[in-house]
Amino acid sequence: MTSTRPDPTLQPLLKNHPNLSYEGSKGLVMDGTSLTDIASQHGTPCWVISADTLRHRANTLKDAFKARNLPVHCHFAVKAQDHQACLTVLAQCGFGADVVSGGELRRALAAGIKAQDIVFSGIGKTDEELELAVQHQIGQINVESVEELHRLDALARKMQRRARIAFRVNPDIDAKTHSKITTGRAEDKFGIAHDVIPALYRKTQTEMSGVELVGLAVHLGSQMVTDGPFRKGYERIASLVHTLRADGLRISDIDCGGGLGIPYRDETAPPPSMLAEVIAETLGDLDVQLHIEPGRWLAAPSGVLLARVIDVKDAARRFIIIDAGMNDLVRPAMYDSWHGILPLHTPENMEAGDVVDVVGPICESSDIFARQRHLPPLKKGDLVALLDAGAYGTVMSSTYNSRPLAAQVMIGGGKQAVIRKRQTLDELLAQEAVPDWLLHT
Ligand SMILES: Cc1ncc(COP(=O)(O)O)c(C=O)c1O
Ligand SMILES: N[C@@H](CCCC[NH3+])C(=O)O
Repeated sequence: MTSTRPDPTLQPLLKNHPNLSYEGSKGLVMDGTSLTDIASQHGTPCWVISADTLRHRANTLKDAFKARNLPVHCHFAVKAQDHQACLTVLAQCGFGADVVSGGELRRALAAGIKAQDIVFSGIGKTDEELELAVQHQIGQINVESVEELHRLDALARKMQRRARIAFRVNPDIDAKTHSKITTGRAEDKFGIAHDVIPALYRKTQTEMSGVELVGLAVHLGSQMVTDGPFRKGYERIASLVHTLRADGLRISDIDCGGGLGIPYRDETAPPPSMLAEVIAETLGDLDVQLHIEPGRWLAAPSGVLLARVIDVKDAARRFIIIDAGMNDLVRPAMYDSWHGILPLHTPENMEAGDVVDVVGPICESSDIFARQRHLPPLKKGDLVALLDAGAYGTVMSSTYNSRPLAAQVMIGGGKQAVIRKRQTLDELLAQEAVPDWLLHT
């Protein structure tokens, strides 16, 4: 019997994920590849990332700026997804990188991203990290405090180099996203307060020889789904540019940061054309080189996390216990974030029947992927996909409860490859040593 009642979860999810579809006995297919086949071959939990979706989204983003005739340098935020294979896809699409540690810098370089296409943000860059950046003469270091500015200036002079820098501005604007991923309010630890920028900019450009100050950077937060905060932030930057130029100071680059959100559930998330439009309207006529640092928008919908149902526990609630935990995907536990969940077998009825809690095996009450969610009936042994796991997924996973890191598979062009082997317990244990003096007492 068919019904016209819209399903509470499945239909909108599939509509928002054109790279996913049910194909009869193949079950859920991602960009032409059966996810059941992947789970059967590689076991669960298992991350799957589609090079095709990643490439498609990278090109869509670039096209949005091209359509507005707005040249922009795109730097992928490596923190969202740092795998070499993903960075390679993005480098092939002409992306540079936004890095926040020496480790990410090394990864970007190793993936073939040119040093001049790398920007380095972060409030706690160590001397060693700054030295690495200066040594490689990366495109831009986004300086986040007066203290860091002095440290970098001295270090670069000592190395007889001149570091290309921008000031990351704290504009004191609320990004209207989850508080834990908001970065541009005065009380947040990021950036230099906007009201001290003019004096500091003058002093830096006229007195400091270790740094070449080329402009400003701003990043308000992540998973932003309205245009208002972007517009406010960029207007603040534009007004600073006018102030600085009126003072005879040079400004050639503006880094607009990342933050573009995606519809995890049924949010109306603005497309990249909105971002291009807002940047064009606020900063488009300033005659500067524009930069963006997107992460989530590119990577999240390109990846899923596959898991198997260990048990269905009927208690006060029906608990679907899966073999992925918060150690794999921590976002729901950390931010109460909502991730779509789809069975890998084609459901008999897309209407979804049971109201269940989907939980992981970790000994933490916060190890919950979905509360009171309408899902098609699931039984022990069934496979599920947690959606939008391509960003802030693998990179935030841990081995909590001595659970080895899950395998990672890349699909693309009808091919597939394991891009990270499942960690073994032996490998986990091999990293540890028991001091001799403990054993011989
Ligand atoms: C400085 C900076 N740039 C870019 C990003 C990427 O943000 P998103 O993944 O939301 O695009 C972040 C993370 O929030 C960031 O801190
Ligand atoms: N880790 C966050 C995003 C933080 C971005 C870093 N500034 C998330 O999963 O949503």
